[in-house]
Amino acid sequence: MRPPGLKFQQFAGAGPPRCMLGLRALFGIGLLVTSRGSAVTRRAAHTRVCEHVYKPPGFSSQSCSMAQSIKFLGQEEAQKIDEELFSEYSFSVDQLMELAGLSCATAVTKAYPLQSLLKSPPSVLVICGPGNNGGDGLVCARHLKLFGYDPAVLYPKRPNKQLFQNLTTQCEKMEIPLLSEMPEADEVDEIYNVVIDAVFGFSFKGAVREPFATILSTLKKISVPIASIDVPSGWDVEKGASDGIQPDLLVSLTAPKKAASHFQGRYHYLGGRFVPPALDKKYNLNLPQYPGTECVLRLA
Ligand SMILES: NC(=O)C1=CN([C@@H]2O[C@H](COP(=O)(O)OP(=O)(O)OC[C@H]3O[C@@H](n4cnc5c(N)ncnc54)[C@H](O)[C@@H]3O)[C@@H](O)[C@H]2O)[C@H](O)CC1
Ligand SMILES: [K+]
Repeated sequence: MRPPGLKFQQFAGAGPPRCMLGLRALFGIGLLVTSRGSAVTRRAAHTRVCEHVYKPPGFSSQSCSMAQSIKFLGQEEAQKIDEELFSEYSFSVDQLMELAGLSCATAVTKAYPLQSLLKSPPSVLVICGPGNNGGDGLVCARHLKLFGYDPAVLYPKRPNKQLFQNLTTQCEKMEIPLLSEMPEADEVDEIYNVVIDAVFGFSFKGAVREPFATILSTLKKISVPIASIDVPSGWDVEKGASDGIQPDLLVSLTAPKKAASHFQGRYHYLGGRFVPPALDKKYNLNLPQYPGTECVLRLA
C-alpha cells in the first residue's frame, strides 16, 4: 500500500520554452494511445514524459529531493472541506465549479494538445452525471470549445436546479451538441479522441445505478483515453476499483482523494486553485505551489 500522501516535485518559474514543448510532443506527452496499455508500457511512457518535463535553470537532481507530501482525502473529509468552502468562506457553487471545470479543460489541453489528436475534427465526448461532478463536466466542455476542441455532451440525468439549467443553456448557445444516448464502444472509438468522465465525484456511494451502470460498462470497453474529473467514476472514493474504468488522465480537485493512489494512467494533475491558505493549513492538505498563474499542476 502506498502511504496516503504523494511526493511531488516543485518546478518554479514560467512555462516551458517552445522547443521544450516540441520535445514533449515528440516524446509522447500528447500522443493518443490506448488507455489500456500494459503497466510496463505505461511506466515507460511516464518515465519518458518526466525526462522532458520543464526544468528551470539551476534545476538539479537535488531539487528532486525537495519533495513534500500532499494529503489524500477520505470521502467525508472531502465533503467537509467542500461544505466549509461554501459556508465559512462564502463561495458559491458556480464560482468553484467554474474554476474546477477550467482546470479540467486546461489539463486536457496539456495531456492531449490539439496538434496531437488523431481524429479530425478534434472531437471530445463529455459524459456528465447528476451531481456537481457533472456540472464540472459542463463547464469543462464549454472551455474546451473555447480552446478549439469539438466537444459533445451526454447528460442523461439533469437535476432540476437553475445552476445546471444555466450550464446546459451555455453549452447549447456555444453549439455544443447534447447527445440523446450513449454511443456504443466502437462508435466512441471511431468518432472521439478523448472521453471526459464527469459522471461521479467524491459523493459517489454503493453500486452504480442506471443509466450510469451501462454507460460505465461501455467506457470499460473503449480504447480512446478517458480523462476523469476528480474521481474515476464507479470507483470507491477511498479504495478505488481494480475492475473499474482505467482513466489515462485524472484531474484531482482541491486535493487528491484516497482512490487516486490506485490511479495507473499517465497524467495526474491537481486543479481547483481556489483553496484559501487557512483551509489548507486547517486540514493539513500540504498543497503544492502552482507554477506562476497556472490553474493546474502536474503531480505525476
Ligand atoms: N471542493 C471541491 O473540490 C469542489 C468540487 N466540485 C465537484 O463536485 C464533486 C462532488 O459533487 P457532489 O454533487 O457532492 O457529488 P457527485 O457529483 O459525486 O455525485 C452525486 C450524485 O450522484 C448520485 N449518486 C451517488 N452514488 C450513486 C450511485 N451508486 N449510482 C447512481 N447515482 C449515484 C447522487 O444521487 C447525486 O445525484 C466533486 O467530486 C467535484 O467534481 C465542485 O464543482 C466545486 C468544488
Ligand atoms: K468523475
